[in-house]
Amino acid sequence: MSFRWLLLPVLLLVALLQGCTLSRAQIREAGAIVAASPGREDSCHQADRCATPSPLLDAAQQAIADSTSEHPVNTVTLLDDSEAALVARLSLIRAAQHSIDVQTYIWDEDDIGQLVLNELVQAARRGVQVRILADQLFSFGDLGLLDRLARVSPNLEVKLYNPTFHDAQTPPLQFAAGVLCCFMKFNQRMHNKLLLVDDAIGITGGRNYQNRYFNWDPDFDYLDRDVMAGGPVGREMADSFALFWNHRRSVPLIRLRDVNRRIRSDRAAPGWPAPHYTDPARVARAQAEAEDPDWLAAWIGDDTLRVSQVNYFSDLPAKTDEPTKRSARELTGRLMRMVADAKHEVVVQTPYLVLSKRAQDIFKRLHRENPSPSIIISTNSLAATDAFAVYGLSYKHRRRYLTEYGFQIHELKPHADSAAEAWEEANEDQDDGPTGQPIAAPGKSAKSGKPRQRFPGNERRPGVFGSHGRRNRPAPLRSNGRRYSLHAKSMVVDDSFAMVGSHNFDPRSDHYNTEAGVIVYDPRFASEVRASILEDTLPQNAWTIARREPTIPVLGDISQAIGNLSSRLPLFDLWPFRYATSYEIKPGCAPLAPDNPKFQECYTPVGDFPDVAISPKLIYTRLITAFGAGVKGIL
Ligand SMILES: O=P(O)(O)OC[C@H](O)CO
Repeated sequence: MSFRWLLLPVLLLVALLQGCTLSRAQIREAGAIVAASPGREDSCHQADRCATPSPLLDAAQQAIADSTSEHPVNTVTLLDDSEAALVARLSLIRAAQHSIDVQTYIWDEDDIGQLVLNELVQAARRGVQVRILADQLFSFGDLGLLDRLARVSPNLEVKLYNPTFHDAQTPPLQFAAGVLCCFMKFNQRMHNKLLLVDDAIGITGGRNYQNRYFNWDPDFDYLDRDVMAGGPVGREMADSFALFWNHRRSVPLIRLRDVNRRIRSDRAAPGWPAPHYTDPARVARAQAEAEDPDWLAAWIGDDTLRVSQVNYFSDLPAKTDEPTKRSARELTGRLMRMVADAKHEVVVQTPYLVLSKRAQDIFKRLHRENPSPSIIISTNSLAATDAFAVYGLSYKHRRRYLTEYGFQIHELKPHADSAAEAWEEANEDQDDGPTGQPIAAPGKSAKSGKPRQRFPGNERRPGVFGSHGRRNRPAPLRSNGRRYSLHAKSMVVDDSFAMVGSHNFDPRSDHYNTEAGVIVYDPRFASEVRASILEDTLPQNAWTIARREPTIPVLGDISQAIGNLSSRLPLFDLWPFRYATSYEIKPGCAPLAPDNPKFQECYTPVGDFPDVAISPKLIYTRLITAFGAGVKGIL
């Protein structure tokens, strides 16, 4: 069958899918059912909304009180530690007296997803105004849950961002139709993360609401980073949230076709059942810590800095509609300027080392300066990443990264010590976990009734490669054990300022997704972030990427020259022998930069894809390196 015949039914389906919007009467009917649902009364009638005091919120409010327009005072706390990142959220939610605004890209229904959602519902029931804005593609897949959320309290509002076909759920056919019919719209995701309490203090960074962002997944977890910022910066967060909340792409639940239908067909109120946690003891521990002033002081409060200039930046939903509008790409523009102005050092941590054209130009120019700033990059190895298609392209450009931009690249190992220690801390009381093999999850598949299989990782990038299925799981390894992947996105420039946020510094973040983050102009904070990133580049945590030493003198040089030519071809890059490879430090040596003359003495090459087992995934990665140049812009 020719492509034309395949395309026709899809286009017809798209027309059908777009055509069936809800009538006003259906929206009104669902609204009336929601309003009439029993059990929506507030549980607290006190002025303070029965809030639990939090020293974190108190510190932010004190900063606001101490601020003048000329001399703002803000609090900032680096939340590298996953347990502190969770407990800070719980403490703030419980302390809220007026409002809680939450923005996220992924909201799962595992323990973390249920815990945070349940805390927000309880806050709404106390009388706090709670607004949740989640990107539609990977959040709240369960219509029953959305039905319950729509009805649970008049103080809780939920909207989903950018549903392509006015539905909360995206079955595979809709996914394909979205790619084919309206790629620009479908491909723009709201990648912002924010939890803002009483417009005074907020948390932003890389973490979504899913176990693996908090070290609660037994077999695959992310090294991630958030920042908590309080004071006048809270106002900037509130303004950004309002822009998204009021945008036409943010759709209330009763205006989504599938949720609306569900509400109208399910007239008996579903209520709000207690969550079913797979590990209730771990949940109880986090909740107890959130109410323990000593724990909060020791793990969070003592690390809080009072600083002057802190800004929250976010791109706007108009980023894809009006790409030339400067304010629509606010965070992206700021980051580019931060790098362009660097004098002696840029330290970048990103899971995906693929650069936009603008970023490439900036790094090329920096490398030509005399003296040129050092550029230190912490990113994923193929063994660690769950986005292997992106890795295929990053691998393709290694020569350019090393020679034209002067990057010092460190790729995270899948069993990095730093990540394993973080996991142990977050799971102090747990039994030792599985071995990296797929494990059966509690619960059964609604469709087949068979036990659900869990697999490490799942690439969450909409686009030509889709979002489901085996293709998107990380590559099988030769080694066993719990796996870690880098998900933190941060940058430090010249030891003087730092950004922690959702921006991956890749073309998707530059051109499509909306991103958000905090820039802190303070050397103490910059040095904390720098130290945290550099720890992930240490030999026990990462392989170093450096030029491959030719083993056969003349043939090696010829191979390098062909490889160079091949990597510059616009479409295909077929030469299999690459310019650079991964290195492991030798025992007794201290870490060295790859341009150090003693580097080859102290490091041993360990192959291009250390620890990755020979598998279709490895072949796929090589194919993307060879033929994937054309899709770089959308990855
Ligand atoms: O892995 P994430 O959460 O940074 O998502 C990356 C993608 O660009 C989202 O579209």
